[in-house]
Amino acid sequence: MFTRRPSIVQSNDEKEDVYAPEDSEAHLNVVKGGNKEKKRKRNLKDSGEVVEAFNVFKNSKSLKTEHATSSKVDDNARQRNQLEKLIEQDFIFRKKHGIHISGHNVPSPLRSFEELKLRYGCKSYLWHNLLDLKFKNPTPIQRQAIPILLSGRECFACAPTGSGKTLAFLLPMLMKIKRGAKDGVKGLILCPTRELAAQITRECKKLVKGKKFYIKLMTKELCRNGDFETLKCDILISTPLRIHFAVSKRKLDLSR
Ligand SMILES: Nc1ncnc2c1ncn2[C@@H]1O[C@H](COP(=O)(O)OP(=O)(O)OP(=O)(O)O)[C@@H](O)[C@H]1O
Repeated sequence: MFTRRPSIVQSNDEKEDVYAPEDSEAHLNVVKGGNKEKKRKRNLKDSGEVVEAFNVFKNSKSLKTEHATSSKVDDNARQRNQLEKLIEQDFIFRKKHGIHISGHNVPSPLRSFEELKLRYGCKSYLWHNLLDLKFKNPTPIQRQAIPILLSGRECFACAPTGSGKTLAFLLPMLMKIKRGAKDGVKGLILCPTRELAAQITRECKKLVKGKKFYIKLMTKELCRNGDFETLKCDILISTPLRIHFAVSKRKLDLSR
């Protein structure tokens, strides 16, 4: 009986001749030819060359690589789709809240204060203080400025009076600063007027209620006689001239 030679796997009409009857001349030729062919392949194998007939088989390794490549391509396409969807949603959301932005890859605006916890791991005391202040939703300036500042980027923001700008920069500052560490002033807020400095100090103290966060307003007294070496101060709020005075008199070191 004849068995199929490996080369028959190829869809080649010529190879079907192998099924000739056993007693025919053709059969003998085929047998002879088959032996020669076998010998040729053995020689090829010995010489290290690849036997042509076996190239049609795919080994499991190449199949795996192919599968991995195609799934990677799928993943990339899915990620690109998701990103495009997110960019579109952010665009619609900003338009709804009258937020105008410029710059590359601006982080998504906050949909709610809950996102502070979910996206940025906001500390629970800050979260509870926000709830105590009865702030239900972020204002437009807060929605966009907070994620930008939390992502470590610089932000130049502009919004009308009373729109919540103070919280927009205080919250990221409080979330990032490690309170209580004894290495000098960690946050500095410069205000154009003393009244504004006092107002920001009040807002800041409301937010850190119940925590040992040292918030200091640079008063005339503190500026002239304060000993900043021993003073516990996490965030210092001041007008530019008072800061300049304290630094020039070497009372305050802002180099750390
Ligand atoms: N998300 C919020 N929801 C409700 N009230 C808020 C919110 N954020 C801030 N406020 C309150 O709105 C008031 C005005 O906020 P804020 O003083 O921060 O505004 P501002 O834009 O800094 O104003 P100004 O330009 O006068 O400095 C404050 O009493 C503040 O507590």
